[in-house]
Amino acid sequence: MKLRDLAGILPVEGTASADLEVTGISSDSRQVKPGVVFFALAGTKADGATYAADAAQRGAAAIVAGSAIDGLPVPVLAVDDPRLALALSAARYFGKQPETMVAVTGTSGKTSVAAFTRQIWEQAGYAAASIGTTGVVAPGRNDYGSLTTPDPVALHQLLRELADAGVTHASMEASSHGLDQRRLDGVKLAAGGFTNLGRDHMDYHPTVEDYHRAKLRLFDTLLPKSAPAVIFADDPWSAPTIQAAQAAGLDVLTVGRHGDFLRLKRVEHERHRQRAEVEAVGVLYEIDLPLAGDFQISNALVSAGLAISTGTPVAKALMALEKLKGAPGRLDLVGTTANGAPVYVDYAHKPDALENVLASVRPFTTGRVIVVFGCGGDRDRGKRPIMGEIATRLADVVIVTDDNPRSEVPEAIRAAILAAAPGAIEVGDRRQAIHQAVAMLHAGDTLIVAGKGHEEGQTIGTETLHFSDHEEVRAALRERAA
Ligand SMILES: CC(=O)N[C@H]1[C@@H](OP(=O)(O)OP(=O)(O)OC[C@H]2O[C@@H](n3ccc(=O)[nH]c3=O)[C@H](O)[C@@H]2O)O[C@H](CO)[C@@H](O)[C@@H]1O[C@H](C)C(=O)N[C@@H](C)C(=O)N[C@H](CCC(=O)O)C(=O)O
Ligand SMILES: Nc1ncnc2c1ncn2[C@@H]1O[C@H](COP(=O)(O)OP(=O)(O)OP(=O)(O)O)[C@@H](O)[C@H]1O
Ligand SMILES: N[C@H](CCC[C@H](N)C(=O)O)C(=O)O
Ligand SMILES: [Mg+2]
Repeated sequence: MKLRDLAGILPVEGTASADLEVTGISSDSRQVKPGVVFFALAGTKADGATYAADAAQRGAAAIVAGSAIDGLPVPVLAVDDPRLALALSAARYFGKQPETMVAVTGTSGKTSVAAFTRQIWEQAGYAAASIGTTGVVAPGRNDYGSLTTPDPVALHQLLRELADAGVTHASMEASSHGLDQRRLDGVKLAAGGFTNLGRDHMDYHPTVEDYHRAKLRLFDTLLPKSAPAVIFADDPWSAPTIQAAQAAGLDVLTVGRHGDFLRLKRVEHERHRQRAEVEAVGVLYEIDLPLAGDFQISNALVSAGLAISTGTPVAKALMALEKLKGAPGRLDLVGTTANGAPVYVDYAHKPDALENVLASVRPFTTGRVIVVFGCGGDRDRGKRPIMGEIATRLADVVIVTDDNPRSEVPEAIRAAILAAAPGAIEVGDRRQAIHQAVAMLHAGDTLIVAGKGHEEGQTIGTETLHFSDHEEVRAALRERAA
C-alpha cells in the first residue's frame, strides 16, 4: 500500500510523501521497521511524540501526531485525533473483516455474551468467532488473550486473518477502555449489545457517568444509523442507554423481564441449570438453559437478541441456548467434594459481579456459602471495602487472599478489604487459601473462588508466576479425597 491509500484519514493529498510505500502501521516505536507509519499517541503513562525520533531512526515512512513535531527527517502528518486515525488506518491497511460483526458492552457479562453469540451462530451453521478477555475462539483456533478489546492494529490483523480463513460472523467485547481509546472505531458493526452498568475501572474513569459515556460510544458513535441495539432492560442503567440509542437513530431491541423483543416471562432455577419461558414476537418458547447463575439467563437473552437481529432465525437462536457452554471461569463448576459440596471458579472481581454470583448460589446452599477472593493491585482502590462488605453480607465464611497484587503491598490491599469484612479470615497465599477453604467444606456448603476465572498467572511485583484457580481447586479436592 502507498501512503496515498490512507488519504481521507491522513492529510497526504498533494504531498511528496503520498507515493511512499507503507509496510505496516504501529503505535509502538519499538515495533517500527522500515516503511511503517508510526502513530504518536498520548497515553496514560507516556506521550508517543517522545518516541517519534526513535521511530524515524528505525525507518518509519511517516509519523502521525496530534501536532507538528519539528526536526524529524521523515514527514509528520498532523491529525486531530491520532487514536481515531490509527483505528481507521489499521482498518484500511488490513482491509477485510468478517461480514457480520457485533460488539457487546457493559460492566459484567461481555465475555459470556461474546462466547454465547458465537455458539448460537455455530449452531446455526455459520463459521463464527469470538474475541475478548478469554482470547480468540474461531474454527481451529483458541488463542489466549490479554486485552479485552485488542488495540486496533492487532485487532484488524486478526479480523483479516479470520476473514481470510472464511469466518463470516464475529462477536467481540467492547471494554470502556477500548471504546474510550477508539480501538473499535474502524470496525464495521452490524449490531451492539448492552448488559448492565456497575462500578468498574474507577482508576481510569473519573466518575461513573464518564464510564457510562465511554460505553455509550458504541451506540451513539460506532453503530450505523438504524442498526439494532440489543439492550438488557432490567438494569438501572438501561433507561439512559435506551435513550441514547434511540437518539442515535438505532433500532432498540430490549430483552429481559422488561424486554419487548425477548421477554422473560418466567424462570425456574435449579442448581446447575434453569428453565425459562421466553416470549419472542408473540410466540412462547420453553428454554432449558444448562448453566447456573441467575445472570446467565440475562447474558443468554442479549446473545440471542444479537444473533436474531443479525439474521439468525428466532427459533434456531433460542433453541441453541439449550446447548450453551459457559465461558471458562464464569461460575465454572470445577468439582465437588465426596460429601457433595460444589466448588466454583468465577471471575467476579468487581462489586456487582461478586454480589450476583454469591446471591445466585444461595438458594441452592443448605449449609454455608464460602468465598475466597482478593482485589487486584494497581486497580481501583475504592472497590476493596465495597467487595469486603458484599462478601460479609452474602457469604457465611469469607477468606480474603491475594489477586494479582502487582506493584502494591499485598497486606495493604487485604487490609482495605478486611476493614469492611469483620470476621473474615486472612490467608495471603492464594494456594493456601483455596486448600483451606476446600478442607472446611461440609455437605450442603458451596465454595466460590472468585476474581481470577480463566487467568493463568499471579502477578506479584513485575513477575507473573503460573497460577490457576482451576488447578488449585482440583489439587485441593484430590488432597481431600486421599
Ligand atoms: C491504561 C490503558 O488502557 N493502557 C492501554 C493504552 O496504553 P497507553 O496509550 O496508555 O500507553 P502508554 O504506556 O502511556 O504509552 C503511550 C504511547 O507511547 C508508545 N510508546 C511507549 C514506549 C516506547 O518506547 N515507545 C512507544 O512508542 C506506546 O506504545 C503508546 O502508544 O493503549 C495500549 C494500546 O492500545 C494498550 O496496550 C494499553 O493497555 C494496557 C496494557 C492495559 O493494561 N490496559 C488495560 C487497563 C485495559 O485496556 N483493559 C481493558 C478492560 C479490561 C476489562 O475490564 O475486561 C481491556 O480492554 O482489556
Ligand atoms: N449479566 C451479568 N450480571 C451480573 N454479573 C455478571 C453477569 N454476567 C457475568 N457476571 C459476573 O461477572 C463475571 C465476569 O463475567 P464476564 O467475564 O462474562 O464479564 P465481562 O464483562 O467480560 O467482565 P470483564 O470486563 O472483567 O472481562 C462472572 O464471573 C460473574 O461473576
Ligand atoms: N481486566 C481486568 C481484570 C481484573 C482481574 C483481577 N484478577 C485483577 O487482577 O484485578 C483488569 O485488568 O483490571
Ligand atoms: Mg470480559
